[in-house]
Amino acid sequence: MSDLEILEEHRCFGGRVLICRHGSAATGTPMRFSLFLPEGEGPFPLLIWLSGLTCTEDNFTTKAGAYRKASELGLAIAAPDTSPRGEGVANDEAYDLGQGAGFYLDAREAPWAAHFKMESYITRDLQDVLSANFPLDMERRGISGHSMGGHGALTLALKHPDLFRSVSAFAPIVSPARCPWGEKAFSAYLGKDRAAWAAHDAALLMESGAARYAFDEILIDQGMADGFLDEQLKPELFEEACEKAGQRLILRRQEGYDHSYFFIQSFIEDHLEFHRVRLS
Ligand SMILES: N[C@@H](CCC(=O)N[C@@H](CS)C(=O)NCC(=O)O)C(=O)O
Repeated sequence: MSDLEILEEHRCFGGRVLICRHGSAATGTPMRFSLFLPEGEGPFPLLIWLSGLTCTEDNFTTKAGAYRKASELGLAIAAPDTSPRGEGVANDEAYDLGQGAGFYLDAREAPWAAHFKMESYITRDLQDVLSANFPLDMERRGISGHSMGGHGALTLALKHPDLFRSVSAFAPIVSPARCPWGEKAFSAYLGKDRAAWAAHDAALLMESGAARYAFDEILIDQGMADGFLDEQLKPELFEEACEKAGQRLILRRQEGYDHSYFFIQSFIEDHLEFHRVRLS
């Protein structure tokens, strides 16, 4: 399945913002993503952005304020939806499970396993549709994200260092095996056996030596007025894991910033520059 459709196209800072839909073999559903393409012929280096709970492909596109800088840097940015969606797709009433809460892993448990294959979607189908249809240099890819998407960016980079040359995150869930959001989602998607969880937990992956020497530095921004900081995000767990593993981490604790896209738009340009340097 691929059949790319361009649903919207907007000129933006000399480049273009596209809203796209395509069929994914991994999820068995149509999936949407937004794509910023700078002005020119390319091929452009590419940043994949993964959003957090409740988000679609729209939140980053409309709220992060990233495209002026991306245009300046000649950096393309693709922001996919956060889960499969639709009437035939399992869901839950809670905002932190089911549609809008895919957690960037391949679910094993019913009823989720039928469509919730977000790791395969992001690492395979999304990459394929992007490389087949747009002037992108797939040798120069980075990944970033926010909250659940920060978890996605860190875990997918650590598990697939062949795909990504650079990784950063905003307020990531660094150890889902040790916080309520992650315990709930992993129990549902992966089952009760915690042994299977470690492969989807950035801090545990780092401690186990995943992707050793693949990334010169990892950049994380964390707002210190973030209401989810102590219970869900726990950046110190990733800091300790990086220290043990000998991974250089730039963890910036930003005083007064909360969990919102106002925080993201305040520091997104630093992240784009961080990636651009590593994608040259
Ligand atoms: N309080 C939120 C929790 C979800 C939340 O804060 N989501 C973050 C990511 S974890 C987000 O990006 N929300 C959408 C936005 O701010 O545009 C809710 O109940 O909807």
